[in-house]
Order: sequence, then C-alpha cells, then structure tokens
Amino acid sequence: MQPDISVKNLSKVYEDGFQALKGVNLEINRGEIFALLGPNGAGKTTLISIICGIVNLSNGSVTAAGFDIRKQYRKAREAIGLVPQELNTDSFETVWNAVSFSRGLFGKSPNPAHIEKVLKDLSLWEKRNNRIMSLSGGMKRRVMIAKALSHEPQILFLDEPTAGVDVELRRDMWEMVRKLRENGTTIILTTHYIEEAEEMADRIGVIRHGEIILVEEKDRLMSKLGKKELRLQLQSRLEQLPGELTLEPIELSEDGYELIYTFDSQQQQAGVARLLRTLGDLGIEYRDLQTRESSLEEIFVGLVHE
Ligand SMILES: Nc1ncnc2c1ncn2[C@@H]1O[C@H](COP(=O)(O)OP(=O)(O)OP(=O)(O)O)[C@@H](O)[C@H]1O
Repeated sequence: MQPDISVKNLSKVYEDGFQALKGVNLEINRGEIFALLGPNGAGKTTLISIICGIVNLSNGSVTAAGFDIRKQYRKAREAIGLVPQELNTDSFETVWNAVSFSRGLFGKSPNPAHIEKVLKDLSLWEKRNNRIMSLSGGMKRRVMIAKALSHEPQILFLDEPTAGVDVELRRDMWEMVRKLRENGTTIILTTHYIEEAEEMADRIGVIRHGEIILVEEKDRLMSKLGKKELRLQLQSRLEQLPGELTLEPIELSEDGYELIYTFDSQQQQAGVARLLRTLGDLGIEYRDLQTRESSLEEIFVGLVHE
C-alpha cells in the first residue's frame, strides 16, 4: 500500500543558515497514529510545517495522500488538516461561522451536517453561536480542531495538541483521535507528554538535532528498549548481598530489606526463576514482590541523551 505521507531526503536550512532538518526519510501509513517525539528545537514543527506547505523545503521531496506538496500543492493541502501549536482564534466570529468558513477555504461546498457532527464530537455544539473570543482556552483549542476537521481531511496533524489543557480535555481529545482513526484518518501528533504517545500511538518516531534517529512500532520499542524491575521485600534484613547473587544485575537496598533485580523486557523470565531458586537455596525468605516495566518516558530520555 502506498504510504499516506512519504518524506524523502528532506533537508531544511533556514535563512540564517541554521540547518533544522538533515536528510529526513519517513513514511507514514494510511490510518495509523504516528507520534513524533523529540526535545525542544529538534525539528518537529519544521517537519510538520513543510509537509503542510507553510515552510519551504531546501532539499528532498514530500508527498501527502499521493500528491507532491510542491507540484500539486492544492491537492496535497486539501488532504491535510492541521491543528497548530499556537491558538490564533481571537475572533469576533461565532464558532459555527468560523468552522464553516474554514471548510470554504479548501474549496469544499457547504455541508452543515458534517459541521454539526464535528461540533458535536468535540462538545462544541452548545457553543456554536458563541463568539470564539468569549470561550475558554480549552474550548478555543477544540475550535482549532474543529476547523482542521471542517474539510474532512484524510490526514490530521496535531502539533502539541494537549499542551496546557486540563486532564478532562486531554482525555476527550484522545477519545476523539481514536474515533477519527476508526474512520480511517491518518494522525500525526507531536507531544511533550510521552504518556500521550504511550497511550495513543501505533508507531513512534524520535527526532533529534534534525535527524530521525528511530522509527518503531510502539509495542516493539517498549519491549526492545524497555527494562523490567523485580522488587522483593525480605522477611529479615540482609547485611550484604550474598556472593551467589553478585553475578546478577541485582542490588540490595540501603536498609537491607529489599532486593532489586533489573532485566531486559526481551529476556525470558529465566533470570527471575533462577534468582528465586537461588534465594530458596540460601534460605532467604521474602514477604512480597512486585514487577514494574519502564515507561516510554524512560526509554525516550535514554535515547535522546545518549
Ligand atoms: N524561521 C526560523 N529561522 C531560523 N531558525 C529557525 C526558524 N524556525 C525554527 N528555527 C530553528 O530550527 C530548530 C527546530 O525548530 P522547531 O520549531 O522545528 O523545533 P521543535 O522540535 O518543534 O521544537 P519545540 O518542541 O520546541 O516546538 C530550532 O533550533 C529553531 O530555533
């Protein structure tokens, strides 16, 4: 299947000579949720802005929905909805008018039923006759999303969609994104909340200093780079780690009441079984145990600080 977005050898040098993207290659499939993660200044917004035709590329090529973003700009742009990072909705217009107008900008004929659906999905229906400037920040953000969806785009970009929004709105947005995906929309989101990528994304791309350093299915990424930790609370205090255990990646807590064993998620549980057997042989008893997997956040921090 042809990818919905194809980025080939993309470079961007800004006018002041700063190279924000260095030979980026990336393919995004139809109907997937792709999360682009990277520290501040990594090039996320630059990449999105080029795909959406807001910033000119310096080198390379990009297609969206099969259309070249330069040679077939209108068609490519029509296939894309963009929710930018900044709210620019200080408008005297009503919600209904602003969202309907957005649709018109893409040369689409009016479709009140679609606008109604979008407003209802985003819990904006009650506010449809309110002026945008009178809405709260969270509601304004919903309006931005409604505008991006007004022309029924096949691809939706969400640049930091939940920056500064409350937990309730964040949950609503996740719900909405899932619904859109069910309808076959391709979704690309950038986020600082790694929890968001962990919750939502099918695949994750990590960008650093203008280069994509990794693209992987989320589940594979977590099992490939993740670590697991087993903690055992001991019945009685240990003075020091017994010699039999020093070969393992195992630590004794300072108070001597806890053993902490760290292992790769990929590794089989063999190490755990061996450890528990050894403890049995040594007569070390424990009263409780827990395991924990590292989060995407820990994996991400490990990656970008390498
Ligand atoms: N118009 C511009 N002229 C010169 N440099 C720019 C311009 N726009 C962005 N940059 C630089 O390009 C780099 C990438 O910026 P970009 O906004 O793409 O990063 P980002 O990954 O989206 O960061 P953030 O998470 O902070 O939004 C930064 O170092 C930024 O200062």
